[in-house]
Amino acid sequence: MPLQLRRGNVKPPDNNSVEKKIKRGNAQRQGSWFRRLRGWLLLGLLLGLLLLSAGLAWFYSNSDDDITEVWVRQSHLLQEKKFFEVPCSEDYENYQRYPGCTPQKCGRAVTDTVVTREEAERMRRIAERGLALGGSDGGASILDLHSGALSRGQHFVNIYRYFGDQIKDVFSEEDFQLYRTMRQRIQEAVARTFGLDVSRLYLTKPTFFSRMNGTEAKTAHDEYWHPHIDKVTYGSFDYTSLLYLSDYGSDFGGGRFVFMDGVANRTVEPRSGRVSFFSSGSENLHRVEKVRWGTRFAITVSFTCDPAHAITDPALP
Ligand SMILES: O=C(O)CCC(=O)C(=O)O
Ligand SMILES: [Fe+2]
Repeated sequence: MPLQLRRGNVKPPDNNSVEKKIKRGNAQRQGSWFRRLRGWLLLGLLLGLLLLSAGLAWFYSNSDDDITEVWVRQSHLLQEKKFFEVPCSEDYENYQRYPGCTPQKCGRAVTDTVVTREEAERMRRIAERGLALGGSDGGASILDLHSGALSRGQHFVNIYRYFGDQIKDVFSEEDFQLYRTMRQRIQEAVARTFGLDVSRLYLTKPTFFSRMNGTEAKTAHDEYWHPHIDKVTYGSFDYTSLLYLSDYGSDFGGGRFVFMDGVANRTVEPRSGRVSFFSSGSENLHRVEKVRWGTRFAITVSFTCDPAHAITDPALP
């Protein structure tokens, strides 16, 4: 009886081998689960890395390649001056000291209460009228009401010589009066903030309107975005002030002012009527971001402690 014979040949399964089979089955199942889980994990990891690198690429392409903290936003109208003190650099030791003026307290301040938006608008119209007489072929044009220097093409002309008496059709006595009023108020704010004797602080050159846009630079004068120290660039400056005449985000994009503090940069977003001022030494290394779109207007009004570098207020010839 083959069947019986066969049956006789087959060993009845003992409990141990069943257990072993179950265990082996379980182990195989667990193994395939583990492999599948590992596959999913690897896929997730790859996707995560892909997303992370895409995010980082986006961040860096939009963040002007540095870690930047917005110190003062355009949308935030400051009710009170913001001041950030930084230790003075040694730069001032290479110059004669003028008591009551030479920086002993250094730092930067931003205020929205020294100049009104209406006054800033009037200042911008002066800049627009003057700069319409010339303008750089590249992205940065200046008009210096004191010296008369105006960007034109790839050079500068002197508006007072170039246009002679006709310049009185462009600028009025009120325009110069407004400049003087703005300069006086800013000078008082600088003196108050840094604890100076206002009469020992003098306007210095250059003092100029700037107009920046996204046009490609044609000469070195158009390259306004390089990090720099005003005391090195302009020599006579001890305190720099900037009065902004247009709004970041609505008149132009890019073009924010950046204090470069090493670990983190601190940014000022221009706002029409906003005054930013700071001691001019290397404690305030800074740069302006490239303007991406629109037009940015500002005026630089700076002060020296050295009477030999003092200039008078701009005036019609
Ligand atoms: O326009 C600005 O915000 C700053 C310009 C500047 O740094 C300069 O003219 O030295
Ligand atoms: Fe500067």
